[in-house]
Amino acid sequence: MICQPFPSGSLARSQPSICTGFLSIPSLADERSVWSDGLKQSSLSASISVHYWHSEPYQLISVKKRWKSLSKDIHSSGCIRQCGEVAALANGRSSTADKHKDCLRVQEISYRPPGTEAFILKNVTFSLPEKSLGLIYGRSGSGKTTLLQILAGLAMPTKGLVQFGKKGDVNISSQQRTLSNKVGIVFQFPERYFLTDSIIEELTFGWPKNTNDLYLRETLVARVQAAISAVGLYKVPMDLNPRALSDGYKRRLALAVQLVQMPDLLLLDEPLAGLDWNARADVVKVLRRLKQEQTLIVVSHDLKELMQLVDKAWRMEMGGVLVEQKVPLDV
Ligand SMILES: Nc1ncnc2c1ncn2[C@@H]1O[C@H](COP(=O)(O)OP(=O)(O)OP(=O)(O)O)[C@@H](O)[C@H]1O
Repeated sequence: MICQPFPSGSLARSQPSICTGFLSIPSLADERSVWSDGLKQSSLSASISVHYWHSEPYQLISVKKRWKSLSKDIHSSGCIRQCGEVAALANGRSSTADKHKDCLRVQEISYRPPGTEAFILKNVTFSLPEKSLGLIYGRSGSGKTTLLQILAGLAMPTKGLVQFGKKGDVNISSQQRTLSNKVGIVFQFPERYFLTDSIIEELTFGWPKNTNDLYLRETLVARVQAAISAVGLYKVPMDLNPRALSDGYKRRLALAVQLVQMPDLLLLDEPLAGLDWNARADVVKVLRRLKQEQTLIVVSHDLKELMQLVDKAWRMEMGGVLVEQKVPLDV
């Protein structure tokens, strides 16, 4: 996990319209009439009243990414467009196209950090179908995390393309913007970067506090509900401090924090690291369920535990060369 300071003038301070005021999201019991069909049928009983957190100069790159993509999303029609999809997710129905269509195509990505001579990644090429799980493994220092950062739009490849959905020309700068909107990333030990004192604040970090737009409110609540439902957090009180959760549930919450942004692709860096056997089994169970609705790329050394979920696998050789492996792996 890389920590970086915000550029001068934090995002929080530069967007006062987003971080002032209070957005009251209706509870299921109180305002059923405003809910879409999908939401009415949701089994979630959580009453969601969202308090927003006042901004400090945050220092984590993941925070910056969350803030950026949420605020952009909220101000764009994309948020509204996705409402039906979210409601479908909340209902447990499939919302996107069939499995087996490529979600992601990576073409000849090479990466040399600015100001250095050596390439960390060399001509990395692969694709991954929708709603499948791709596993990347390899020795420490081979370049796995660097590849995840490029896929998440956190670093710009020196050359090559990353594409979602249908084929088309994408230039590198628009590519980075697209990636940070479409991809969620759960870093190693994500619970270390929880920022707030309640689960609901963690999930709604950066959302507007004040809006009369009912449709937007519905959309945001639907997002929270779909994410909570997807990771099985619905029995946990939303005002609980995230740090009071068990280790396995902390990872669930970290997944939900990303799912709330409706990513097309979710990246996980060592999702089982540092967990006891019980929590590891718990996270594997959640990943199995998530895979039914979500495209996942997992970087992990825990091949045995994850193998039953893996659709495609690649080994990252030292020097940043990615080699596809036959699945199931011989572990
Ligand atoms: N900004 C950078 N400048 C120079 N070298 C870098 C930079 N970022 C990463 N590296 C180097 O690139 C190599 C790959 O790093 P990376 O973290 O991607 O490996 P990894 O396979 O994820 O390792 P691990 O499993 O230990 O996390 C390492 O040798 C690392 O020191």
